[in-house]
Amino acid sequence: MSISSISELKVILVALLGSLVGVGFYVSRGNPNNPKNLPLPPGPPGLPIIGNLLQVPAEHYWLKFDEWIQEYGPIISVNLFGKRIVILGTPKVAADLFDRRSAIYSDRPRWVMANDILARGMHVGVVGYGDTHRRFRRAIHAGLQPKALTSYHSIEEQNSRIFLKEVSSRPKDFRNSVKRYTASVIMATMYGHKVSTFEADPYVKRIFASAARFAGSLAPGAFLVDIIPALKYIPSWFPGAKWKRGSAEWAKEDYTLFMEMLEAARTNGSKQSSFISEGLSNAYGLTDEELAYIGGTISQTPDTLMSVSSGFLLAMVRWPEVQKRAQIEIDRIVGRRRFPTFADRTNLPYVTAMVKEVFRWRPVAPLGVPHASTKDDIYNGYFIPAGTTVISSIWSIHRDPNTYPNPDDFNPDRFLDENGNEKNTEESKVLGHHLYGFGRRLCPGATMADHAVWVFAAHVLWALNLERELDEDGNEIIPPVDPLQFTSGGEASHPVPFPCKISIRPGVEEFLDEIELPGSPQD
Ligand code: HEM
Repeated sequence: MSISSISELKVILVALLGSLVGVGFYVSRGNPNNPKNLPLPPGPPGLPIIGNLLQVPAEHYWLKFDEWIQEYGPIISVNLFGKRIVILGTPKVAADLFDRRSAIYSDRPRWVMANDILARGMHVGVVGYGDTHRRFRRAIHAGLQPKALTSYHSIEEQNSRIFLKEVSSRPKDFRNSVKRYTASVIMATMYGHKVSTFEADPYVKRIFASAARFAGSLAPGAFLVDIIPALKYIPSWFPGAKWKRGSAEWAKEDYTLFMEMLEAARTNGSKQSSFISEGLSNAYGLTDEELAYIGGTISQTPDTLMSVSSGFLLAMVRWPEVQKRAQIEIDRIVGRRRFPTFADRTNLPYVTAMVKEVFRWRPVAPLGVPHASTKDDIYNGYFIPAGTTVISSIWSIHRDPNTYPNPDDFNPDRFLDENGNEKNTEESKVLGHHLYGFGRRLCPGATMADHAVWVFAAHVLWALNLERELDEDGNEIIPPVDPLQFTSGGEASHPVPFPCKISIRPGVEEFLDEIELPGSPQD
């Protein structure tokens, strides 16, 4: 939690305000929906007014929440400045509330900076549960239905091959090539736009910048206006309101970018149909501006894909035996005379299990995206009042020892049965993990993201060897993989840059020769 960015003065001010307006953390007695005066879920004791605020570190706060979950149980509550937060720590409690009681737990907390200011109320991921959310999701589902997803396969395969070609000529720059891959998949499917290179493309850098700003705005405590929403109304010339001018500038940049991309989709539509060009003709009952923001929201997802894809590369360098086993499976099924394709997937259970383990092992959104409740509720003897922010600690859920024994081990076999076939866990019949959240807010891009990462991994394993760099004494540098080696602060947690030696596997060169790199932004 980046509360450290709030000065002490602000902390005192907010604490005082909290007490003045009577922000109450403790469940008020006499609530007719809580006749037995049931308590909130348990949690660590805190100080008056500010509650547990000072116990929550500025970075990697999910690790502290996990400690509390281990101590107080699978459902806990914490008090931050009088704001009630309930945290769910096992697959079962998260599914009980978010899936089985989704009618109550599908709202979002109020994010003034992210929702009202940056997204102008048009970001489906942070907008409250209601009509706008339903309309936007309907449009998104139409663009991501199974037929559309199948039509995206050739784009994902082609861009995986471009990644191989690009990285083989500049292996040290692999991070930008991964960024290019993830951005080009999203830009081609959503806008019919072909990304040239990370550096030359007119949109990609702006998209990553916009995603970083947006994710940063969601970090708890990043902006005082999220604690005192009335600050939204102070004029931008007001002393101390520099944040307001800055955020207005960001909002304008996003608006310009999203509208420009919408226009590009309109122009590209005649040669290359895309989610947005279809949306323009079908309309889905949306205005152009709404469609532009739906596209803009989705255009921010390469950051999450980038984080997972880099996590995969890191895991391969750290656990060469897993890489070897996956390569043996690929070579046996695909052979060495063609690239892998989606058609191979059912015959590559180890590769699929390995991708699932990447998703589980270091979740890119360790706390998912917070939900909020809209009705008073009772669960397992605890009272959860309407308006509570409820967080699924994906970090803890993915380390639940009953579902994932020895959670620190990177072990794809946990997703396979004794015959080496894919198995489905009890809690998550299809995915085997909870990276994409829950219930009516479940990520609508889950299947597409899964495809994009799977086919990328299959191509990398088929074509490349990822090895450890050597230090000056010739010793292998084993990349550290502890949780602190992953970034913190916004929504997507990335591995910090790590050394990695990338080389082409024998016989691959001739296939790379046939791949054409996109020449210019207009290509
Ligand atoms: C590995 C990549 C991705 C990860 C880890 C991820 C994860 C998530 C998570 C955790 C949520 C919140 C779920 C909840 O509240 O319970 C979410 C929401 C969302 N995701 Fe993804 N996502 C990824 C890629 C994508 C892609 C590729 C798209 C679109 C093509 C997408 C579109 C969305 C949208 C529109 C929402 C908002 C849903 C809502 O609030 O109703 N995501 N995602």
